[in-house]
Amino acid sequence: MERIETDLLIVGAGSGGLSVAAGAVQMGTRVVLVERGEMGGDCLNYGCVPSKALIRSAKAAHAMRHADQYGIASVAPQVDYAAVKDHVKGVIASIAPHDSQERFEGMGVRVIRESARFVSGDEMEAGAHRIKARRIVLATGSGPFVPPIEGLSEVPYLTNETLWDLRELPRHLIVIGGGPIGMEMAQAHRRLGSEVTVLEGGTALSKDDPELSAIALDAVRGEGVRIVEGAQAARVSGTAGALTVETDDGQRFEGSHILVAVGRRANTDGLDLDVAGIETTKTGIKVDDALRTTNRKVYAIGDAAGGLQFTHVAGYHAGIVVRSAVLGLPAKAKTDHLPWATYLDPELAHVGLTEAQARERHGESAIEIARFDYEGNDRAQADRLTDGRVKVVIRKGKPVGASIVGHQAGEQISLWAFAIASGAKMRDVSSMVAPYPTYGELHKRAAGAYFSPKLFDSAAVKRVVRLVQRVLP
Ligand SMILES: Cc1cc2nc3c(=O)[nH]c(=O)nc-3n(C[C@H](O)[C@H](O)[C@H](O)COP(=O)(O)OP(=O)(O)OC[C@H]3O[C@@H](n4cnc5c(N)ncnc54)[C@H](O)[C@@H]3O)c2cc1C
Ligand SMILES: NC(=O)c1ccc[n+]([C@@H]2O[C@H](COP(=O)([O-])OP(=O)(O)OC[C@H]3O[C@@H](n4cnc5c(N)ncnc54)[C@H](O)[C@@H]3O)[C@@H](O)[C@H]2O)c1
Repeated sequence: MERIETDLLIVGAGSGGLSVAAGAVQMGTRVVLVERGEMGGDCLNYGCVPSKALIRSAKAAHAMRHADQYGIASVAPQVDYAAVKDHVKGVIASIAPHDSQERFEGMGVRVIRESARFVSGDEMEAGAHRIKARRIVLATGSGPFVPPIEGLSEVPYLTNETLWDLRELPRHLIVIGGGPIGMEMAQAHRRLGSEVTVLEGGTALSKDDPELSAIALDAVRGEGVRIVEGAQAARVSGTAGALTVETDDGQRFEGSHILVAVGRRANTDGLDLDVAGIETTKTGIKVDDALRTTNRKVYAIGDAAGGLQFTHVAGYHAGIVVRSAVLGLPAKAKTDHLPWATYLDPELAHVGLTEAQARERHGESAIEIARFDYEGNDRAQADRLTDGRVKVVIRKGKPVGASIVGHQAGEQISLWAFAIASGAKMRDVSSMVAPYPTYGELHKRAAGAYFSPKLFDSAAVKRVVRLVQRVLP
């Protein structure tokens, strides 16, 4: 057994762990990083990167089918699903060097490719190594939650970990779960040529503002994806290629493949958290707002901490931990300025409070709403991508939340993320000049929609203007 003493031990080389490692080592901390699987974690290997690469292929197929709207003959795309998967693997391979063991060792990080578990409050074992650390960061991520659906374990089913190895296009994909994973993969597979049915126990995309998610869901339905809400999968039967899912109200759905996308489970098994006095909650490792666990020397970040589960949130958490564990400065994780996007077409993005959350937190009358539809944006008209809306939730003249559905919503939401993070006012957004014709103008127009009734429907403004006009030379 090799004994190692270090300043910082990080478990998990995914989005969160790698960011902590890079920040800490470059500031002079001695860092040991333990990873039991692929460097890069879920995002690179089984999550964001492969899903967005697959969505890109699906977009190409969709564009070929609908080129006629731009005066170019539409064609039925010849989809080679195996080649699409090669493209997906190629994208992963092109990003992998950035997250690689070699790169991190080059920075001075000691990388150990083993599974880590606690042996005391400040020591972990990983293979033939016993590592004692002044601070430990658990960045162990999450895996697909596989629900106890009767018969599921007896049939072949896909998850976000196995989907990327499938080489034949599913004839009919049944997606269990209408969250972001389920909906992104449903639309992508429909565009690549599969028949697709989504079974959602509650409401699809329920974490987003329903006014905006309805627009995205209508578009996805319009492309032929069958989305059945209130359909809780209860039983599964059949054999490979001929599977049946029965819902708890007795409806039966037949398909060739099943994708299980009903949420995530934090990776805590095998860490022996109890040995180190670390408690868990229903969703992950229990942390305070400085991301410290119930063991003061141990932090938990990213998906393992059970809050918002996104790569950029893991990266944000990493910054908090570097500040606290490396620089010894106070640092608190907030959530009100953290955006997310779901990469449907049209995209759906959000930051801050939804309308319902804002009204509940601040009272009905304290909240104002401004909207601007893509139809009024000339670039969206030129692109014929007019299906969309910007909706801003405002309190005392400041944006406290924003949602966008439409082309590039994921890119566009950054403006509101910046506005909310920096405490900007609606006045600041309205004074911005965006180049014409761009989607960026949407935001100025949304801010304009907030001020228009105040300016144009006000008797006081009209009185002042009449007075000014009388005295102007
Ligand atoms: C299909 C899909 C699509 C997604 N798309 C997006 C997206 O578009 N945008 C976005 O922001 N987010 C997306 N996400 C979410 C994103 O992937 C996660 O939020 C992010 O990967 C979390 O980073 P992390 O560092 O917490 O965990 P991970 O990246 O999962 O890394 C954790 C690492 O810890 C390792 N590990 C676990 N236990 C141990 C142990 N005991 N010892 C050693 N190593 C261990 C694991 O092997 C893993 O490599 C998506 C997720 C999925 C599944
Ligand atoms: N674009 C992105 O950023 C992106 C993309 C994919 C995933 N993610 C991350 O991954 C997380 C997990 O995504 P997800 O879609 O797996 O989970 P989710 O929890 O967001 O959605 C799961 C859905 O499955 C439904 N469900 C649960 N049990 C069911 C059953 N038996 N039958 C039918 N429906 C059932 C739930 O009602 C819920 O709507 C997301 O919350 C997000 O943090 C992000």
